[in-house]
Amino acid sequence: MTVFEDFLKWTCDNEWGHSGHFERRLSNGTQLTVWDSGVLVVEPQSATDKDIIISCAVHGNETAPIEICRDIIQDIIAEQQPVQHRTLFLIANPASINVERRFVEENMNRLFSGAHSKGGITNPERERAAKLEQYVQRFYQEGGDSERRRYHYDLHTAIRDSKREKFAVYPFTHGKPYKQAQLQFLLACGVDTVLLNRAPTTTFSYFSAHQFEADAFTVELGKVRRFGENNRADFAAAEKSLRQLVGQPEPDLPAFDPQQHFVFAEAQTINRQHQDFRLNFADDVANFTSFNKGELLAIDGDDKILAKHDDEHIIFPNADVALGQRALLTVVRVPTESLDLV
Ligand SMILES: O=C(O)CCC(=O)N[C@@H](CCC(=O)O)C(=O)O
Ligand SMILES: [Zn+2]
Repeated sequence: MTVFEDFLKWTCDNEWGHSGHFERRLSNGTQLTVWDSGVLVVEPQSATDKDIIISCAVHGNETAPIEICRDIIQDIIAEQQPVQHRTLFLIANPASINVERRFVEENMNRLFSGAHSKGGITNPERERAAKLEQYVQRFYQEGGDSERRRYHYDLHTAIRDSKREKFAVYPFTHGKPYKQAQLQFLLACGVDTVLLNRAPTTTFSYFSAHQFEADAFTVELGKVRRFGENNRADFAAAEKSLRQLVGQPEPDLPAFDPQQHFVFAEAQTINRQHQDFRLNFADDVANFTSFNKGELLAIDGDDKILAKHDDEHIIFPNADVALGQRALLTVVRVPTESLDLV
């Protein structure tokens, strides 16, 4: 199996990394460079002002984004997919793909912005997260010093059903305005719902947003399913828009209409503090189910976690997280018009 024959397969065959350096120039002038397993840089003959990162498999069982990236990559190699802008593809955690689990030892999406080196713990996921940070830094820096437009779409699927099927997490901007064109691009991807984080996190998208001023998002495209069980039609808008992002000067965007976007602001982030943590609703309760002020959401040791607002929606409930990690996010709807947009 050569690296360019089946990039995903080669990546999974070298699950914690590969020190080789592989290059190929396509007949259309596109340069392919492999920095590591799962790390592919594609560069068009003529540079533009955009640097794009598309990542998948930060969680190995979230297979639809992996299938999308696999197909875009193979089409680039086969010269079936044009490349207009420098793009870095990252298949973040191949070992977790191989075991068909969210992670092997530790949730990689809690290890960025240096969290991989805190707490005196070493494991392969921490080492890989540190390397991914370096690849992101190298990619953006090699783009050049002049004003560049940087993007990072970190593609995921959610564990639970969701009343709003596709949604993106907009990492904390530290007061900087939100980008209207990003809401439009997400909508073109079929993502009409955006959650605004109110504080820093140790996610991959926050790392790129905060360290490199990238327009970066965690994008939830649907529900976790095994390879081959995804209905690719459900992901067609996202795949088409990502292909346009890479392959066209500008992707096709719908006209901006605030009514078409559903924006939610973080209300509570509930981190599990005790071993005896339990959610006060069933495992099949979907993301975006709403609770009213005073309703019991969870019990953490002796602490009762209550909804603080009417119509407070639950996101990513998971009682099985490690101590100290997020077991539940809650959000409340805010008018799109209330956003500071540029
Ligand atoms: O469905 C779930 O419970 C988790 C889906 C998932 O992996 N979500 C990301 C969100 C990251 C963010 O908040 O930006 C995660 O939990 O890492
Ligand atoms: Zn995920």
